[in-house]
Amino acid sequence: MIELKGLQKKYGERTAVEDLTLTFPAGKITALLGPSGCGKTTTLRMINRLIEPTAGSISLNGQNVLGIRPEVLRRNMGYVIQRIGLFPHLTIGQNVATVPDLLKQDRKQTRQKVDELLQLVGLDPDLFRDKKPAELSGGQQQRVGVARALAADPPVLLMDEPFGALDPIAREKLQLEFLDIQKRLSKTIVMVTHDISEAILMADCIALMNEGRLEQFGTPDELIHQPASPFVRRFMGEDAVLTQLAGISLAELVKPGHLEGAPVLSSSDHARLALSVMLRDGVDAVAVQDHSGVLGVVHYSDLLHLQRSQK
Ligand SMILES: Nc1ncnc2c1ncn2[C@@H]1O[C@H](COP(=O)(O)OP(=O)(O)OP(=O)(O)O)[C@@H](O)[C@H]1O
Repeated sequence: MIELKGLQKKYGERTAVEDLTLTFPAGKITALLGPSGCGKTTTLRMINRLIEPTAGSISLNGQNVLGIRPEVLRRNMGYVIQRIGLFPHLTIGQNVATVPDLLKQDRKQTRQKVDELLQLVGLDPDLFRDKKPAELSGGQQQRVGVARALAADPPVLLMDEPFGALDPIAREKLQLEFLDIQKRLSKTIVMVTHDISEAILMADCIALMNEGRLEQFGTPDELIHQPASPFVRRFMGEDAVLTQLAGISLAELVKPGHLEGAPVLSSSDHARLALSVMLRDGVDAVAVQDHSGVLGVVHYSDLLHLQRSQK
């Protein structure tokens, strides 16, 4: 868990972040959301000490981050940025192995780990391990960046517009795959985005910022249905149809039925995720299950009907 208390950053006279107090829960994805220039990136970079705060404190599991040497801190915090910045002269395998190699970890184990990570992010190790970054598409490079950030198995991942440079289709695909990875790894993730739709699809919690201050912290559902200020209502309303879907769980929509081979989602997942999965897989229904087994199906037409009735 990461705690910010009274965090402030000034650039000369200009205040970029002001009196920011909030907790990023362990094992969850929290989105730092807000309009351009509201202080998201500055906040993220203060967490791994790429930027030093002017005032306030940051703690990681109770330990003051400002008392940890930056190199040690960054080993515990993977960092993924837009346009990932792979080393062009190194192979993909060597790029992923950067941190384990720096730490002089066993070469054979590292090699095995690199292959596992490439597999995890959807790149066949035999095809990609020895390629150079320039031979990969933007989306593939972004996957390598995620693999590299995971290589030291850090408990925390900081991500700054990680999918921002991708076209909408590649972006949505990688978002969903990343959610699958997170289901298995349960990292504590802080993700900067200005995209409401990305935040409600991916985040367990959203910290909505405005002009350096926190406007509201809560689940996507809380921000949508209980906005704390007119700013929150306006900001979240910009993507109204999709935000509505994020507020409805599949448990509320599921109808009895069975569909062989349909993608399976949990009854606690929301309708926005179901829509993304249908678009990704080119199917018009998903199966829904809870801990007791398959409950039934939700069809694309159910989602369309919802959108119409809520306009
Ligand atoms: N090195 C710097 N020197 C001076 N001002 C800066 C510096 N870095 C950021 N700022 C200012 O601080 C404010 C917050 O910037 P920040 O990059 O954190 O915003 P952001 O919410 O991440 O924006 P975006 O979504 O556009 O990246 C902005 O007004 C920006 O102009």
